[in-house]
Amino acid sequence: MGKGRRMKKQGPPAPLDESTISLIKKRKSAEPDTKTDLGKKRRRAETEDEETVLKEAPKKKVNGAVNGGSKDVKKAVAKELKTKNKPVEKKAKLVESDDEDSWEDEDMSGSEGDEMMENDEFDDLDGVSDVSMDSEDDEDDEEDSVWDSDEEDHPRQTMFSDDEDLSDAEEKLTAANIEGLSKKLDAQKRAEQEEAEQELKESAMQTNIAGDRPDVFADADEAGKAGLAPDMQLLRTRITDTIRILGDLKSLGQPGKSRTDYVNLLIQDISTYYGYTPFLAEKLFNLFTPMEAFAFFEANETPRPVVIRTNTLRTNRRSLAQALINRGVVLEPVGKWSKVGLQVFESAVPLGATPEYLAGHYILQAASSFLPVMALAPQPNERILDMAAAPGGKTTYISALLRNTGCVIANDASKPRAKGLIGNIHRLGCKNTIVTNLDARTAFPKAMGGFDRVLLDAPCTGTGVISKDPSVKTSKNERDFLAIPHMQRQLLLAAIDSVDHSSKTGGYLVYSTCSVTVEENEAVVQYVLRKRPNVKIVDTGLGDFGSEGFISYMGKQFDPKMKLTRRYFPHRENVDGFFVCKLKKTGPSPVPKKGSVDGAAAATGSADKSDKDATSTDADDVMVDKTPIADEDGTVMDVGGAFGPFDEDEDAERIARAERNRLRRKGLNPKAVLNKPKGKSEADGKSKDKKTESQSEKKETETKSASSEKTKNSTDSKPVKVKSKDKKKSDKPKRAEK
Ligand SMILES: C[S@@+](CC[C@H](N)C(=O)[O-])C[C@H]1O[C@@H](n2cnc3c(N)ncnc32)[C@H](O)[C@@H]1O
Repeated sequence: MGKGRRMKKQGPPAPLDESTISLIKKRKSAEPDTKTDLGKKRRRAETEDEETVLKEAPKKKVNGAVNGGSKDVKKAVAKELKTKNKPVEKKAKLVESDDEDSWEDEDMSGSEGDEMMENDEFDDLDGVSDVSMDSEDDEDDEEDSVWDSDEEDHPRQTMFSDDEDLSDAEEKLTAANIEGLSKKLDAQKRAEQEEAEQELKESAMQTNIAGDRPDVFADADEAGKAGLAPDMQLLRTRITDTIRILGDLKSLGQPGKSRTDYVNLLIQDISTYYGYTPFLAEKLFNLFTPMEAFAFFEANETPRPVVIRTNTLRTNRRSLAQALINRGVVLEPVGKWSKVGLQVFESAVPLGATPEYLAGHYILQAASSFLPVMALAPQPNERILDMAAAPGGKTTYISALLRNTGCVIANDASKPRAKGLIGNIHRLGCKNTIVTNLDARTAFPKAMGGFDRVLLDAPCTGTGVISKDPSVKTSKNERDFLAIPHMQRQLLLAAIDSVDHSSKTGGYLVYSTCSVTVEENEAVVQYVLRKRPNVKIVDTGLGDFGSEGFISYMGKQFDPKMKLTRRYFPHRENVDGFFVCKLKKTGPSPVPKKGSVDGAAAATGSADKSDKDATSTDADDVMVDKTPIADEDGTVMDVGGAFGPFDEDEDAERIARAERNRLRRKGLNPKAVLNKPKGKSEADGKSKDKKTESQSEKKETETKSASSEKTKNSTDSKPVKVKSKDKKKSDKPKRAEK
């Protein structure tokens, strides 16, 4: 993080009040030279235009306010394409958004400084459970911006703390604090824009010359033949040229070259230039148009804004802002959408070591990490399960929104991470939280169920946080994109089964990932919708911020309500890539039928003897919630026999199909490759790995199930049973490999 103003004092900060603000303002205007800008601004702000200036200042900001959306993307990409020869570092401002219409006053984003994160929530993201998982940040609360579908029952104001009344004093304070910085950045931005426009004109002139069809393949062939290390500058030029050509293939394409030729070249160049495996480059590229894909890859090269969440259990945002300003931190409210977020622009002190940090007044937390908790909208006195909670950003946010009432079960499968979680819970003063260290796939709802709300911030590949963890570019392979969604599906079914659909205040769950791939998001939700017709997608309550989830992708159709899910992207909103889906549980989870393996317990994969016995009893003997499953209009749904548990075999089939498709794409005959004797091919190795993994997963599940404490709390899944028949079946070699 760049240098900011010098720290002035180290003692406990004085509480913020108007007189303090005036004092600070005066003191600052008297400061010489380096602060001249701020002084001038302040003076200007105190004139008749003060109101305007203070309102405008927060909008125009550094690295991209989080407002924006497609307009910004287009602008940014257009700019990129024009400024094609600029070095990567300059792209820090790529996503700048001056769109002041949308999110006018609610910009959300912006600053940076990865090093600030070092000693905080992101530092122990490795080694989680059996699949790679992704690190996420923390979270914070949000209040008034949260509106939930059950808002009538729970008026928003009940959720919010005294912090809300934020008001003029705070706005003035923070606006004054960053005004100088804002002006400087505006000037820079203007200069860049002029430069970009100029380049655009020149570029357009060249492109319009009749017959000018850039031959991007010539360069590629030459470099390939010579076996030279790639010239990054040329590569970048070729990327922008290829994107331009793809935008008007008819006039700019070379005769004999198809769109696919250009797309392949572009993916290959992107992979080389940004350092991704070709596999991942292609997967991410396919999410966007070529232009937008470029913006996405660019955005992954620059850090997202540094944001802190005020811990309203210990302080309020105004006091915190004042305390940090006194320490030389340049900050401003993250936007009207949050009453507790502060965006940090500069800091003279490490944010992870201030007295306020140590006293638990705030937590470092990426802005997008606020969103799942906002969507969850916990209500005081509720019982909440945070299934994958470490290091606790979201847990502590939930706890704060509950104002330490009710109860939060914060679970994580990783012991080391659970320790970090405990640390944060203590530091932030959460007194309504219990930490458990269980594999949530098998532990819930067996160990405990009947929650008013459940948050599943799932382990994922981390393709939304590449700027924080560039190792994702090369570490995530095809197997990860099969195994991780497999785990996510298991976890989400367990999450659904852990919710009390008849909760008077809730009955909701939120599924989120910090990944942008469809396999980990819409496809997982689609899977559980089929397995659990007792849930439906509902509005997240997050407003227009972000984009709608996909309702179709590469030939696959999803539930039309998938539109209600929200996607966030680094290049669009200048936040970490995130996916948020809110589900409402409308009825009980499946009851094991006589002679079947259906049932919530089966979903968890538990398969001990008692389960087997239970399965053979009549379903009517089973204590289950018999509330009918009603559709939105109250119509009782006929769920027929479609209801089902997590299906290992089906998932194995899905994985095997993906493997066969992959081999076909490579021009290999799947039958020939997969039928080879073990260890003879790469594909065999993978297939074996998958089988082994699945089997060991099962073993683990059984072990844990056996030792898991049975509980009375589960509304849906009292009897936990899985047919041994089913278990045997899935222990067999995968059907799909036939
Ligand atoms: C994205 S991180 C969660 C971040 C957290 N919600 C926060 O806001 O700080 C995913 C977490 O899932 C945990 N995890 C992975 N597999 C799990 C499982 N089977 N059961 C429970 N937790 C699991 C990992 O240890 C990791 O901490």
